[in-house]
Amino acid sequence: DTIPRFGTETPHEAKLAELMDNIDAWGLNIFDVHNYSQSHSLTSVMYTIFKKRNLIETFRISPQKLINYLVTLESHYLDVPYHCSIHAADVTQAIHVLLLIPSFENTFTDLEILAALFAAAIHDVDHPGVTNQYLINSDNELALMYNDTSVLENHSLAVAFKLLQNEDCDFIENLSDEQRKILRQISIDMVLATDMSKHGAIMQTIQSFHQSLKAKQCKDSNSNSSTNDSLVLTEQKERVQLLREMLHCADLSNPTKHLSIYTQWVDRIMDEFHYQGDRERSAGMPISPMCNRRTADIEMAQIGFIQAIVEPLWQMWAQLVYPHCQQMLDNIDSNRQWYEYQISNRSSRNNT
Ligand SMILES: COc1ccc(/C=N/OC[C@H](O)CN2C[C@@H](C)O[C@@H](C)C2)cc1OC1CCCC1
Ligand SMILES: [Mg+2]
Ligand SMILES: [Zn+2]
Repeated sequence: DTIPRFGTETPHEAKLAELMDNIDAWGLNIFDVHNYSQSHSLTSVMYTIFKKRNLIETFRISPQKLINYLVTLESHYLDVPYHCSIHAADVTQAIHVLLLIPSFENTFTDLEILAALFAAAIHDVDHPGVTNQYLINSDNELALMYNDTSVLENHSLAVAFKLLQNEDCDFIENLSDEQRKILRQISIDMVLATDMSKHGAIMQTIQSFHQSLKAKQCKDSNSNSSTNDSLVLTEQKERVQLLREMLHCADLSNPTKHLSIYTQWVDRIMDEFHYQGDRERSAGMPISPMCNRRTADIEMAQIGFIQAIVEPLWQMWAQLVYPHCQQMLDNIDSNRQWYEYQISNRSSRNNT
């Protein structure tokens, strides 16, 4: 039986086709994709990107096995407000767009691109909608299993690779042993780097790492080749470091999107944090930061998130690929201003 155009059967194929015309754009509305793909945004986004990047031919992937894997992976994302399959689809599409930046035209091998997209798709699978700290504080089985270390990230990796052992889901069966080893190595590295407790370490190294890359890029531009814009990294280690940063950026990209998309993600993360806070409160545990719905200041928390985490990270990234990520910085700025305006409005409302 033939495979549907976007990997999943949907009565809205024409509308989905219209949306998928924007698969290369930062402005793609992933919530519309989810609705018109019958809640298969992760499957349809990944399948469309794989076809567009010719990865199915390059790695002799069985389309049916790819679909089997993606549908199974998608079904292992839980129905939690934020860390659900739409977030995985969102991050996957984001990393696809970041990989399209001209600076990376000649940077990554096909295998590294395959690994990066795979890592994005799997990075939060089976996420229970609570933080690592909550799992540790509540003596959860997962914290016991992973010795309190990057518990959620280790768990998502283990689940994703377990699903791959399923004969009719093994879409990488035609990769050589060496290629499978590299794909596994890069995916593990990238997903473990999405643990927010690693954010500080990434910010420590990003400055000097990017300066060294820019220095090399300048040398290339003397060769007045058309690709003087592109970053050439001879070491796989350096390319993986760049991919690690790229997935972290994609994971923290909500404030870089149009306000109408960003605010939907804010609602979802706050639902998830407040539900965790409810569980902590009823268990007599201390309530985690930003998880208490009774004292929440959502606008202030987002301004803090943007100023402390998202803007500094994206400024480093935008500097490396200048002028290609200006839209992200502009959206961060206008979104922060919008939240500041909400706060100023709120105080004047109280004065009336
Ligand atoms: C759109 O807004 C967001 C989008 C993603 C995220 C992702 N967070 O990472 C997931 C982990 O849970 C990380 N932290 C949990 C927290 C309780 O403690 C931190 C030390 C670790 C957060 C967002 O806003 C948050 C921050 C400010 C208001 C809520
Ligand atoms: Mg995560
Ligand atoms: Zn994530």
